[in-house]
Amino acid sequence: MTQESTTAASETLGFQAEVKQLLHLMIHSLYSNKEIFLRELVSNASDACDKLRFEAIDNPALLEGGGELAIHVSYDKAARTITVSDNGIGLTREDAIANLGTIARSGTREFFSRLTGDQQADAQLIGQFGVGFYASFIVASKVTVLSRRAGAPAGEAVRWESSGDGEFTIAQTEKATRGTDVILTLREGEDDFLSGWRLREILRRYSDHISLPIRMKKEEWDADKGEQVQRDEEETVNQASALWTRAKNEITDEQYREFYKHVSHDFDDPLAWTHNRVEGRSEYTQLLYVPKHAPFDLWDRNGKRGVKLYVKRVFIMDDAEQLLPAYLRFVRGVIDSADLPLNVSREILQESRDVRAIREGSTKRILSLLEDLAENRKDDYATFWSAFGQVLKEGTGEDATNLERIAKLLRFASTHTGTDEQTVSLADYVSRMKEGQDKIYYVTAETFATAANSPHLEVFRKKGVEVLLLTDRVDEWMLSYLREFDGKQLVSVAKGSLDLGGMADEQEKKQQAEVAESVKPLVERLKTALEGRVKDVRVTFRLVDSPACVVADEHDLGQNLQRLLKAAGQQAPESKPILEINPEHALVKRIEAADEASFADWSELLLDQALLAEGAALDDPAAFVKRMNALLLGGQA
Ligand SMILES: Nc1ncnc2c1ncn2[C@@H]1O[C@H](COP(=O)(O)OP(=O)(O)OP(=O)(O)O)[C@@H](O)[C@H]1O
Repeated sequence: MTQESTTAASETLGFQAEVKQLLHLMIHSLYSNKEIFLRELVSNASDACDKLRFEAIDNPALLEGGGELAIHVSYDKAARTITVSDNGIGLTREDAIANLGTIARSGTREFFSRLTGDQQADAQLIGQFGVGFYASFIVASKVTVLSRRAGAPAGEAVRWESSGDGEFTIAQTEKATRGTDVILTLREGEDDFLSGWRLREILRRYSDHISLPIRMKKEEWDADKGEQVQRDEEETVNQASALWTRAKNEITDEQYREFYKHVSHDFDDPLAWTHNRVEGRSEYTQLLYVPKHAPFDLWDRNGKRGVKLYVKRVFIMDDAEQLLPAYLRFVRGVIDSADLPLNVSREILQESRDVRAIREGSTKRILSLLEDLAENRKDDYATFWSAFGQVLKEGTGEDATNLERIAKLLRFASTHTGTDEQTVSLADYVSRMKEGQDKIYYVTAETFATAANSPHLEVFRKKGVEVLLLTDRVDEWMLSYLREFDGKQLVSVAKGSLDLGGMADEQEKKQQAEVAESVKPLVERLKTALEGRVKDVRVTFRLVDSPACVVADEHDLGQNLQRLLKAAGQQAPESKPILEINPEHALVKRIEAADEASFADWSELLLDQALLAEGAALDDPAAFVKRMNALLLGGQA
């Protein structure tokens, strides 16, 4: 932030560069949704009251003698202003500078890197990022914030003001009451917001779920003046009861959606929700949502996760991550416990038995919700899977208790569909298994193309056996926990010797044994030529079009996993691959006929191309090219 001018009374500061950019984008791309500014201000006012109530648990003096927490919305036609006031926690001078002049949120960099310059696409992204306080500038040419932090004397209030054009001024001021007034001076042409009817309509639509009363002055028709006039008396314009405490049948879908936007700061509707009151050993209410898209900080270790925790309707904390396992970190919503103490801390949450019960119960609810989507709303499940499938896969390792349920929810790409879309469930796979097939086959690789074109798949294609194509980073990790499904072992096509079990007939087996015997001398020569680079050389019948492939020994790490570990900077026990050759292939026959002088080069070439096909980077690619060129030209390397 750059300091541009200072006087004793007021100071002018520059917005952080990102704020300027965000404001500019927002004003242009969210204009068609401009009334949401009110929702955002009311949402902040409600959060500020929640925070005060929480701090007052330990420090009742902050309440300054009591008084009801409430939000007031008013307008002044002559001055062309709208004011949203709360008597919540308030802002200090430092808070105002930090919160109203910068964006200090995880995921910010990711957000800016995804902006395209296309207004519609960017509007969507801004919505996902969360617009908050800055939405005021869509309709206001000037925004003034008067605020006094709870507990601070009246003379130590702060006045923040900006026209949204790059800088703001900040000054000390007097404010008789605790909390914050946000005063918007409307832009030209926005006067239709200066109407009690219009403001009430917006508040009912977007903010009815707010649990505090939202108050406005009553109005009545003045026949003499020929217009609505405001009276001194106020009325509450929302239901003012916490949404999650209401009976399900009294809540409309619209109200559920708006509440989601309030708790999640998402602009978009949620994909699905589950709302339950749990009674018994542990008592709590949960209203949990699955969003439509991933937040910007899904992969950020310091990113926000978790749900809001309330205890007996008192807000305790945002992002209470102990209430759900990490693999459900995309879930948003509220859990309101009747058992936890009001002074519960994050440390206590970690230990608490009540929290464990809540976590187990909430996990089950979310899994049921996802099962319902997968069964009855397949398109929505596909949306869910593409946003959060990779996160859900972490559950295979994290949640042994629910492993079976999680496994059923997984979706993969496979040779059956042949596309990179992850749509095949393990149950689908099992239902298509061949007569005599007793295993679920998969191949892992870094890209879809490498997986789909892997030489290991050739015999499976020939026999019409489906293979799952796994290319997400988390897959190798997942597979170390997900060892079987429905009593069938999951087996890598690139590990161990291939045993297609009951699928090869006797005659085929006999014939293969004869061929294997006949190439024994070649196998021995290859072993000698490639000594040190391979663990073994053997004949395979898994190949059709390729001359050779590499496989990992049964108990060694797969080549793909070795590469991933290496890329992540981890020590991986290095195990050499096994080279398998296709005795029927013309190139293998050509090598068999090679003279002693060129045999070593042919062998190296065969191994290197098998490694390349499998997605490996060669240790010495230049030598490979040189050798290949020499052989192409018919000479020696
Ligand atoms: N009425 C208010 N009283 C006290 N603090 C406020 C008030 N309005 C805003 N703030 C402070 O300013 C911060 C920024 O608000 P803003 O609405 O931009 O973001 P947010 O609410 O944190 O998230 P989002 O942008 O996703 O809505 C808030 O987190 C809060 O600390």
